[in-house]
Amino acid sequence: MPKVLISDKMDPKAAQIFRERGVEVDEITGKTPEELKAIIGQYDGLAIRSSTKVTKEILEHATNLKVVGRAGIGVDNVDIPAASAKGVVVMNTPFGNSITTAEHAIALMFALARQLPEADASTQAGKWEKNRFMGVELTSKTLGLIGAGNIGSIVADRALGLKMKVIAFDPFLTPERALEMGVEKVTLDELLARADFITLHTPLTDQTRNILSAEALAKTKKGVRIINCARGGLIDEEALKAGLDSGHIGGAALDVFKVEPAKESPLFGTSNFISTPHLGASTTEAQVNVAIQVAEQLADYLVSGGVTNALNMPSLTAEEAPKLKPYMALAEKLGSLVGQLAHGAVTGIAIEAEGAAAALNLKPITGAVLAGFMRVHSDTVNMVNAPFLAKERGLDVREVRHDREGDYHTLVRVTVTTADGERSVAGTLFGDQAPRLVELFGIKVEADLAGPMLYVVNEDAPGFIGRLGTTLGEAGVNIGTFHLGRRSAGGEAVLLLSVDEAVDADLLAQVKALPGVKTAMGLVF
Ligand SMILES: NC(=O)c1ccc[n+]([C@@H]2O[C@H](COP(=O)([O-])OP(=O)(O)OC[C@H]3O[C@@H](n4cnc5c(N)ncnc54)[C@H](O)[C@@H]3O)[C@@H](O)[C@H]2O)c1
Ligand SMILES: O=C(O)CC[C@@H](O)C(=O)O
Repeated sequence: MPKVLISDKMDPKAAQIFRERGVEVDEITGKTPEELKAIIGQYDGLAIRSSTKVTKEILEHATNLKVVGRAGIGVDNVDIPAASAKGVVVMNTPFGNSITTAEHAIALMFALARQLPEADASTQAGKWEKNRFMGVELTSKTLGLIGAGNIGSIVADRALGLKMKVIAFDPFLTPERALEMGVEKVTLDELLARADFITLHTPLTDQTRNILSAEALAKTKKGVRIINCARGGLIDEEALKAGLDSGHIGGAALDVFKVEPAKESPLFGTSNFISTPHLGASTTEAQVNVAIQVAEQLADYLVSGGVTNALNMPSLTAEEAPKLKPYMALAEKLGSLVGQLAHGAVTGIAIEAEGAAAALNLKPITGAVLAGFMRVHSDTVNMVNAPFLAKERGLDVREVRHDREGDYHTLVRVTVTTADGERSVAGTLFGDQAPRLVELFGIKVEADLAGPMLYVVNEDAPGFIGRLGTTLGEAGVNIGTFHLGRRSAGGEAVLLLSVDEAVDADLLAQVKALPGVKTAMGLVF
């Protein structure tokens, strides 16, 4: 039974779903990195929010870990390259808390417009300062969105409902989508110059870090009010403080900080500054949503191989997974076969699908081919890290679908490109389940690829099979299955034999010495 650790506070629905789906679950929150390192080795899955930092060091101790699930959107607390390199799938729940976070941004915008926290504190202190708090209306004001993805577009929708004008800076926003959202797409400088309110909704990346730098803040309209419910690090906090102190910035509301938990900040106590402790996603509804989603996604992956919302692997629905599983087994065997047989550096690998296979999601099939291919040289390769490693090695990976009718109802062909040219192997599924090799370097052959095997290329001549059988028999090697393919009678022949134990170097040398043998190799599947 797979075992999952919930290491951050999460709605109890998550644990309930794990148990219902046959996954053992421990809820142990508040561990230090050292404590987490000591226990993480027992778990197949890890469910987190933002407190647990899934670092390279933690991953090094996670010897059984297959999947990390973030109940939320931002995965900046997970070292994704390190997880990918270790073959650990990283998933998030991209939509479960979007409405809630957008509502928090809108709430902070209202709070800034009417100085609600300061007015509240003053009133409760018995001051009744009616003349001190003069607010602004939102109607007809311009809201500048930096980032118009899931949350940004919900904020835009709500702001339009408040009769605001919405302008957006997002390099990936198409004019069609901007039109559909009812926003005006602008450059960053234009947004800075025109917006009465600015709200940030981008991830923290090298491009967005300090997007509101001192220089950018200097370009804003006097009196601008700024809201950040996305990620700390998007705003230069010192420059923000200077802008508030000088009065150029009319107000700022931060839910997120460069360093969290933010127990101290030069901004604390500044007039017209509001802060919340990363509460964007903290509503009952959002927390139930993300807990359910993360538990379902992790359970799907651990129980049936379904992949949803993975950041380092193609998606595979729980319905697709059983259909694709035999293909992935076939693909892995074909990848392994070309990996073991290819001579010299492979520069490209093409995955072709024909018949029923052409209608499938090819990404997992490609992942399995690459995993089989690269596992020949490394034990730690799997479907998750294989595409990443292939890219790192500069391997040109291509996927091709054919709608032509072939000899088989379904076929997967793998072709590698080396300095000597291209070489292909192809396989099918018998009864839609059993992987079977049907073509090897242009020669038709029908073989299971399982366990230790012997591969021999020889000149087709009478008596050869007898001599080979005798050689193996004298060495005490039992033949399980025997598959033969010929280019033409008397031409080149290929033999694939499954043997009960791997053929050692001495025996291989004897096979190579048999008359007519061109190549002989031991293979393992
Ligand atoms: N405060 C919270 O509790 C809370 C809750 C949920 C999400 N978040 C954060 O909110 C942010 C947005 O989440 P989302 O779900 O809308 O993400 P999303 O991926 O749907 O949208 C992000 C948008 O940012 C845009 N973008 C990327 N680079 C950009 C750049 N250089 N300049 C301008 N735009 C750029 C993208 O094109 C995309 O449209 C994330 O950082 C997420 O972690 C915070
Ligand atoms: O889990 C949380 O409370 C914060 C979540 C939020 O930052 C996110 O990126 O989804």
